[in-house]
Amino acid sequence: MRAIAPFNLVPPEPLLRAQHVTLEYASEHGVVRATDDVSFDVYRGDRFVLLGPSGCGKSTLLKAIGGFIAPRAGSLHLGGTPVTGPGPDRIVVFQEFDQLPPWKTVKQNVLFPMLAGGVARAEAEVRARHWLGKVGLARFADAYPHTLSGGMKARVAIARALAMQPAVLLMDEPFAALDALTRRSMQEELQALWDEIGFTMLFVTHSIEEALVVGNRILLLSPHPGRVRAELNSHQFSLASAGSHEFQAATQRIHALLFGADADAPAVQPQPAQVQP
Ligand SMILES: Nc1ncnc2c1ncn2[C@@H]1O[C@H](COP(=O)(O)OP(=O)(O)OP(=O)(O)O)[C@@H](O)[C@H]1O
Repeated sequence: MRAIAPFNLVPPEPLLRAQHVTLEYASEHGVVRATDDVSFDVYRGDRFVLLGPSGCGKSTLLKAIGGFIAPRAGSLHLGGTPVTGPGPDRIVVFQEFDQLPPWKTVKQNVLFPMLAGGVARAEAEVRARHWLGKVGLARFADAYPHTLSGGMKARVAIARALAMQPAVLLMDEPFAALDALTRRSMQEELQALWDEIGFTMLFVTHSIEEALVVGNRILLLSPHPGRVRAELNSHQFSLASAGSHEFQAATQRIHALLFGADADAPAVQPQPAQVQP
């Protein structure tokens, strides 16, 4: 009789794998290196945050994962397949909510990428209704974007992205242009959606607090060009814990890793963001 192992000790395969990714732009002043030798793994259901100061290459990494630019060196794989161009398995939500064409209603905005991607109209209509309901905009299906608040436009962009059923949702500072209260409620709504659906998300921000609230894992990138500074677990934090001692301590620790005397030390391996009192 064959012996049966009591536990499955095989680690899960990452959904998204970045290996030694160096990204560059050719500009009139020469080559600009945006990221240097960046590696990380994102697992199914992760809320993975890229956190770093302005110009460290976060958006460029997202563009490369989106398939819009190719790495100068290194590789990106999604589900074991090399990323070679854009695809419906990776949808980006930007902070510019003017990404919603103003001549289309809310529902038409959600329908458009599905129809363009070959989803049958009946199926697209069902999905649009479903996701507009999920983000609380069922009543605004026939409204035009200019009649919506910033938060509502953000919710349309999220509904539109999730209706595409991407393998990974790429979010590039989606709430950065919102006022503080709306930003907070959007973080809450995103968390509630994730609790319910458990989608995989890659979220870019330069706000330490937002990273701790939104993410379960955080990759810290050094200033330009972005290199991996540290990887932290942050699943224990939420908006509810934002005022706590642990949250403040984690914020300070991350700040020190990004900007303090430690910032030039070798990269730090994954560990909890929580700091022992
Ligand atoms: N199209 C481009 N051509 C040349 N250089 C670029 C281009 N886009 C970005 N860069 C440069 O690449 C580097 C990384 O830019 P990127 O926008 O990815 O940073 P970021 O971390 O997302 O910054 P922010 O938080 O301000 O959005 C910066 O030095 C930037 O000036």
